[in-house]
Order: sequence, then structure tokens, then C-alpha cells
Amino acid sequence: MTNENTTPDSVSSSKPDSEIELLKSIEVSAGLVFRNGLLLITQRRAGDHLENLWEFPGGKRSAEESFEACLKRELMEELGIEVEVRDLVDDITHDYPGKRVHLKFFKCKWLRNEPQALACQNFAWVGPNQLKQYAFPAADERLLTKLFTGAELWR
Ligand SMILES: Nc1nc2c([nH]c(=O)n2[C@@H]2O[C@H](COP(=O)(O)OP(=O)(O)OP(=O)(O)O)[C@@H](O)[C@H]2O)c(=O)[nH]1
Repeated sequence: MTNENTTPDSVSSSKPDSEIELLKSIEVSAGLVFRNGLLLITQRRAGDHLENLWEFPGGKRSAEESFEACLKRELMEELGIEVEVRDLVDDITHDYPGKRVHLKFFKCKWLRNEPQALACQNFAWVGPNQLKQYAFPAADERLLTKLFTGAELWR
């Protein structure tokens, strides 16, 4: 995990504001998939943006697709699992060098199929204490704090 902080009001970046305004954000839907009190996380593939870091599974929304539909599709493509998409837990915009991402994180309930690493390097089901041992992208910092401090999210 990096030390970079993001809040909805302050977007961290190394670029001047004028340049950031020109960046069009990439819209991403990601899931907090719970099953029996454990959370599913995936590892990004080597060679991808933010390679080898762990993340909440999901991906880019295509035009005309809702964030919820995008998430169901991505979870099927990446892991072969079916979920029920529930509440929006966080909504974060973050600037990486040359790239602005707008992420919506939804709580999901695992419904069926054992996960398979179809489009990720690896996956793991973790509890709150294990989650601390994995390195995540800077954009996920605020959400991770919620997960570490809010036991109700895990229920
Ligand atoms: N799914 C997911 N993406 C995240 C998280 N945090 C975060 O910064 N991202 C960023 O959101 C974008 C997700 O798009 P994606 O999963 O389709 O990424 P990708 O490898 O196809 O992107 P690329 O083709 O631009 O390299 C990536 O830039 C990824 O680094 C997260 O927790 N989950």
C-alpha cells in the first residue's frame, strides 16, 4: 500500500490542475464480494497498470452499461463468479500519472461458482486481519480504511 491519500474533494496528482482538467476519467466498477465473512481480492497481472498489486475485482465500464451491469460482467469474465450487487460503499476519483480513474465500489454477495483466476494473476478470500498484509493501489486507500475500521461492512 502506498501513503498517497485521496478524498472526494482533494484529488492527488503530480500534474498541474490545467493538465488534469484535460484528462478524461476512466470509469471503473469494482466489488467487495463477501462470502461467509470473507472478502474476495484479486492480484493484477504482471505487465498491467499497477502490476502485481492486489485490488477489488472489477473493470472498466463500457458505454451504455450501468456500473452494476459492468460489475456483474467483469466478475464473470475475471473470475467466473455470479454475485448480487448491493449498496454503493465508496465513490473515488484518483489521478495516476497520465490517467484519471473514477471508481465505484459496491458491496456484493457471492451467489455461485468457485472463483478461477481467468483474467487475474491470483485471488484470495481474506478476513480483516489478513487484508492488512496485501498491497493495494493508492486509489483504494480510503476504502481500505473503511474496511479496517467498520466491522459492520463485513456483515
Ligand atoms: N478493478 C479495480 N481497479 C482498480 C482498483 N483500484 C484502482 O486504482 N484501479 C484502477 O482502475 C482501472 C481498472 O481498469 P481495469 O482493471 O480494466 O484495468 P486494465 O488493466 O484494463 O487497464 P489498462 O488497460 O488501462 O492498463 C485500472 O487503471 C486500475 O489500476 C481496484 O480496487 N479495483
